Amino acid sequence: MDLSAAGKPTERQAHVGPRCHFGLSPAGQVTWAKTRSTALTQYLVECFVHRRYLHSLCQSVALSADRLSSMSTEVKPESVSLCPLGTAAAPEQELLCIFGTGDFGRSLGQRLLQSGYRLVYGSRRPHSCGPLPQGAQVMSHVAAAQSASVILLCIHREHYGFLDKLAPQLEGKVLVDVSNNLKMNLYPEANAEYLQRLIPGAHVVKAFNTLSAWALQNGPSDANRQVYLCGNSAEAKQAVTEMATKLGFSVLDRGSLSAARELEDFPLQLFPEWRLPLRLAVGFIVPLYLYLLIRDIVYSYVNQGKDISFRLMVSLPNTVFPIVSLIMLALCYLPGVIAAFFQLYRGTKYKRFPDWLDRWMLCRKQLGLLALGLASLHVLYSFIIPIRYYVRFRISKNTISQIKENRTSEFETTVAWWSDSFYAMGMLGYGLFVVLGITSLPSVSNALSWKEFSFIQSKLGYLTLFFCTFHTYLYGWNKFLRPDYYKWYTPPAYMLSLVVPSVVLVLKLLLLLPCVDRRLTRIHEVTAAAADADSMCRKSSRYTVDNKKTFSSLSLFSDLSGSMFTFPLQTNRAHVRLNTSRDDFGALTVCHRSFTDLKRDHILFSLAIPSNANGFLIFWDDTNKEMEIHIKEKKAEYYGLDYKPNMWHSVCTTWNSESGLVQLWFDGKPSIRKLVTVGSHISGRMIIMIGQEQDSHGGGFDIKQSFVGMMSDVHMWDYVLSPCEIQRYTDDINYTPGNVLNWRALEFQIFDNVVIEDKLMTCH
Ligand SMILES: NC(=O)C1=CN([C@@H]2O[C@H](COP(=O)(O)OP(=O)(O)OC[C@H]3O[C@@H](n4cnc5c(N)ncnc54)[C@H](OP(=O)(O)O)[C@@H]3O)[C@@H](O)[C@H]2O)C=CC1
Ligand SMILES: [Cu+2]
Repeated sequence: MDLSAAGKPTERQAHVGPRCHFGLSPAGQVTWAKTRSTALTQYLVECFVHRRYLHSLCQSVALSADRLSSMSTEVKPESVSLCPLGTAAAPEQELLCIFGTGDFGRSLGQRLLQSGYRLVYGSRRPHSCGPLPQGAQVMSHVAAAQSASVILLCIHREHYGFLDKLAPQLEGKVLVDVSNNLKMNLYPEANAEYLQRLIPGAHVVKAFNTLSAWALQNGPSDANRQVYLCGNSAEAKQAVTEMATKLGFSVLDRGSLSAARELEDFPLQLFPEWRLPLRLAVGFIVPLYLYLLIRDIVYSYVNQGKDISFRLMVSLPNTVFPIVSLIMLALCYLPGVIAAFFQLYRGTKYKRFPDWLDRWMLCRKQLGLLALGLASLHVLYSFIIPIRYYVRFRISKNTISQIKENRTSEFETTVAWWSDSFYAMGMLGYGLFVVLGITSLPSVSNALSWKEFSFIQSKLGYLTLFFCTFHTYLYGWNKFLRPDYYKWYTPPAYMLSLVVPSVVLVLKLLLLLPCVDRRLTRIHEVTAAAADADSMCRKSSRYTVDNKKTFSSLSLFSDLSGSMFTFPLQTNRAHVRLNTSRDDFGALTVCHRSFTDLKRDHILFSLAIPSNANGFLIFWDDTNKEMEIHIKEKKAEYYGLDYKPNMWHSVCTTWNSESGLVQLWFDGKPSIRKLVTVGSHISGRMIIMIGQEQDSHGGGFDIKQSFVGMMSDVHMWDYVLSPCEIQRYTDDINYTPGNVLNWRALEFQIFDNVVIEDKLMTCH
């Protein structure tokens, strides 16, 4: 890929090939540099010593390829402008181009200038466009496109049409698409994909669209600091990542351009996870309020002729809020209990729950936080009770009448007990509720181990529910059986609120019965689960469990950096399922590291689709000493690999349906490219696993093809990784993690005897 400035295509092209070679075998380059610049030499030597700089070197060379090309003839200290060492000469600012001088273009331009970039605008009216940030130049689109290698398109998608005329100038450039639409699904394809189709020769990156012009103007401290990006070219994404980082944003790579639609939908969504809980809250509050209105206010008016409508303001809300809060808190725990009964009934934890239960589980956090909000309102409303006019009036009236009638009332210990217990339960319940709310915030929950998190959310959660329910029972303690409380034969509202929490608590008690609990524990304890939970908890700082997913499909979601799966036994059961929601691939790269001493055929990676068990397979054929890559019906065989036992091997396999070519990178060394399946995608529901080879979709295991040994760093991308990226993966230095399977955020299920362990096997 060529990221250099336009104008010298042939010279630039000459640098495309050696660019990475330049980074990865620095010795020769050091001599080259010595003759030219001491600063550069020092940089290269440093880079060689600290191999982690190789990546940045690669990038800096990529970005200043144009400048480097001229360096081969003369010394230009500024060509090391991106060098991380302070010893380099004053950096030359990089030139960027923005198309469109509208709101977003101007705001983004301002930030880029503030961050030290040089800027040129491309406009339809270069001489008459509005005020632009100071220091920026403005030119015609053609001239501006020629001057920079990264072009940010700050124009609406509807106007992209004119770009096809600029195709020659945009060839090989990075085009950053920032556009959003007014509505979801307005166009059949995402804006960024449309742009890529218009200019196939450019490298389109979708980025910045989730920021607003306003946020950009207000600086990073006020802005939403996250920039999401996606694109098909790793180098182009790297260039945009560096730019966004320089602007003060943190960057999240969402994968290939096919994720653009998702990014474009982001700004159009209004609190998607909150929708159901909010609807529920409103759905409870409104009818309950009406119910109370009729039972209290209308009833008094009709039966006793009293106007107590003032109660609409404080008394009624202060009854509705705690009731709805308690019901919603109980609804957070009900799905967990239902799920446990499902598992008891089915006798396994590996079957999926019905969709409605999954959806319900996924919004528990929002349900809980809304319930906490309503409980907090109840606390606030209760604080003002003593200062209410109505209450003060009642107290003084009572006192005066006692004086007048010369009456005294006796102190009743039972009433004192009741009232203190009632308040104590309420306060304890609320206190724990706040703890639950705080620990559900990502920043807090990330700092907790899985055990701590589940202790708080489960054990303390049930305790909270118990306190709050008991608080409500105490509220009604002597009113349950008094007929005058059943106005118009309707039960008081607080009684309605007790139904769901009581059911949840009773069901939970049933689950705690020793015989039921034992059975449930057995279901949960399927072999390795205990071992892996334990080993992962020891690395608690890194181990986070997405509790939604764990509780629903009971798959784990974890950062496995520094860990490996150990397959300790030869069986036809042990395997790890790697989950992805993707169901269509036109290209892919799979990288993994394995360690084994098997002297027979064995599987390394198995992806099956319903129509083909060998959808994508990496298999060692020991008889012929060859690595086989199967893609649907076809296979490619690779001979002459140095596949030694008892050592780690890094294997990357790339395939692209357009060319149909497959390539194997064994320990960083490329194979020849071989033709397999052309034109047809791998599509359908994917079942991906390591440890066993699938002869049918999700099954058909053969013990003689199973894997015994260790497996680590499994990543999968939906595009062909560049040689540079593969080299970085092999060296384990700063590579882009997989966007389909990511070892650092892997969703997986362990079956049978597989253990998660620390990868470190030698002592340093
Ligand atoms: N505003 C915001 O907060 C955000 C905007 N975006 C995206 O940024 C892009 C720009 O938005 P914004 O700046 O608000 O829009 P504006 O309408 O303010 O500006 C759009 C610019 O596009 C250029 N333009 C207009 N018509 C044409 C045409 N027919 N052919 C070529 N160029 C044209 C014009 O620049 P000139 O006259 O110089 O040619 C114009 O200033 C949009 O895609 C939007 O979705 C994304 C996130 C937030
Ligand atoms: Cu209360």
